[in-house]
Amino acid sequence: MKKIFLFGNWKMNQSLRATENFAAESAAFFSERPGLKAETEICIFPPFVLIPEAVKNFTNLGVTVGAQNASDHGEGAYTGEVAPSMLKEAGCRYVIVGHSERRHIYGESSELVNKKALNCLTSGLIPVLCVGETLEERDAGRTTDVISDQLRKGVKDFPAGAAYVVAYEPVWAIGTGRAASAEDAEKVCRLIKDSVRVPVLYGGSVKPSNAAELFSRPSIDGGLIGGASLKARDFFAILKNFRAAELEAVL
Ligand SMILES: O=C(CO)COP(=O)(O)O
Repeated sequence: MKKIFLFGNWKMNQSLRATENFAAESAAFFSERPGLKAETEICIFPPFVLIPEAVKNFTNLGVTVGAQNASDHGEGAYTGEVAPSMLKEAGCRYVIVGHSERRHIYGESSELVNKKALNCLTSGLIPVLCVGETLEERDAGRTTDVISDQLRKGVKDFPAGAAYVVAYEPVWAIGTGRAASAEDAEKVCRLIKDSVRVPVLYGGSVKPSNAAELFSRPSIDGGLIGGASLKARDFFAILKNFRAAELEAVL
């Protein structure tokens, strides 16, 4: 059985009630399918204000909690920012850094992403470094260059043996319903894995119907899932379908 990472990025969605419902539905889903969580690292990334509620509801389900962003500074006079030490204290294990929505909507550079990632490592959090090319860059044949550059700058000065995860999220596949083909995703994830040797996830329109093909590729260690992570049944159907296909493949 392949170990996989099933990460759900809620982005700016959900509520206190939705968080509770998600936990209740998750508990029901797994009580009907004992064993399905084996060899799976599951993490939900809610908006900051829902983190305490998520930690309270998810911890005994074996689901960890992460944050979608963190400050490049420690505690201090930085209005609107949240320090990694606070996220750690709140019970987070992972922090997404460099999501394309932050790079493109909020203008975050690879240098800033790197500072955030280093700050997370210092606080004992595991950064999930997102990299991905735009459609324009892909059409210009620049995917490899863009990914290599984001990766090199993103992990600059990481201490040897630092624990982190990379998520390959082609910008043109995010929220479009058009996932990368398993071949293309595998190619880019292989490139990443050859250079950094950490878990590499694929993100961009992952859903129950395409997860098995994507996650069965040798260089893809799971998914960072947006839209399909908002409902527990959809999210865990991704895992269920992958494990069913995996089982079929060995029979
Ligand atoms: O951006 C993503 C996860 O971080 C992917 O979002 P979708 O799964 O909605 O395409």
